[in-house]
Amino acid sequence: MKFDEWNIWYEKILSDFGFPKEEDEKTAAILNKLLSVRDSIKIEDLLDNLEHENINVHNFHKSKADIRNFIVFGAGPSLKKDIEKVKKISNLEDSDDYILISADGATTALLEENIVPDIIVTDLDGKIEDLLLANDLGSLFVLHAHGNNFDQILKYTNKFNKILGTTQSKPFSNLYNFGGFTDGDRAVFLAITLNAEKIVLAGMDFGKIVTKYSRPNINLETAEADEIKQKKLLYAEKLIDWIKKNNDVEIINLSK
Ligand SMILES: Nc1ncnc2c1ncn2[C@@H]1O[C@H](COP(=O)(O)OP(=O)(O)OP(=O)(O)O)[C@@H](O)[C@H]1O
Ligand SMILES: Nc1nc2c(c(=O)[nH]1)N=C(CO)CN2
Ligand SMILES: [Mg+2]
Repeated sequence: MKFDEWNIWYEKILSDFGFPKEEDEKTAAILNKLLSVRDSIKIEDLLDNLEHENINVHNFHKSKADIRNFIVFGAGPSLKKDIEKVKKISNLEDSDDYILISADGATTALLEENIVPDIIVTDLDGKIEDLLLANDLGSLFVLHAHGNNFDQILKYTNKFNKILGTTQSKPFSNLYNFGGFTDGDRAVFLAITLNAEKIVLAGMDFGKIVTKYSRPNINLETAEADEIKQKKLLYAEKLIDWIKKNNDVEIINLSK
């Protein structure tokens, strides 16, 4: 999605949620500064920076740079059930190869199943120990700056090895904006930018129920989402509908 097109969504989101743009820009500036004094990954090199094996899920035949199939894992109530479906499909002898992208909190559920995501799209409010564990296991991080995560960006950015930085405001210097709002829909925009032909969505229920993977502090498996989270999920769903209408890509939602 071009920035001008995203900007129409972005201005609406800012006014709908009452987020100050300056706060987004302030966090973007710190993330950019942190990335300017170390290596960060450019989008052209992203696929070449993925670890070349994920034996738990799919048979490995090709270089990851040739793969055009993606699975995006969100933190909705169907996540565990959908992971089982993914395992069945991808262990078939003639299955396609997929690049696995987890949205933030979904990473915890994947690690529980001994699956290491190739890419993690996060604003760093998933379970931080699990994000750090995935880092040690080779996942690449698409780290997102916004007005509500300045402290996490400052504290944790340098703990990750492979980073591509994103902002939701105007992209500049080391930071990209591929479009998208929540971690899950931004993962789908990333796959589109990487020329996806097929995107399978797992745990992307949207709706009104969140899981312990999305809200690590609830002591239940699932709970009703608060009003703001419900509104965020509505945007996520609408943005993915926009992708379906505006791109030549097959999108299969396992949760529906
Ligand atoms: N029912 C659902 N509950 C939670 N996440 C969902 C659901 N359906 C889809 N998702 C996707 O899973 C992603 C990962 O969830 P998580 O709550 O960790 O993300 P988040 O974007 O950081 O949200 P928040 O800003 O509320 O913390 C979400 O960004 C969202 O796109
Ligand atoms: N300023 C601000 N930006 C966001 C926020 C948020 O809470 N505040 N939450 C998001 C969903 O993951 C994405 N962007
Ligand atoms: Mg998050």
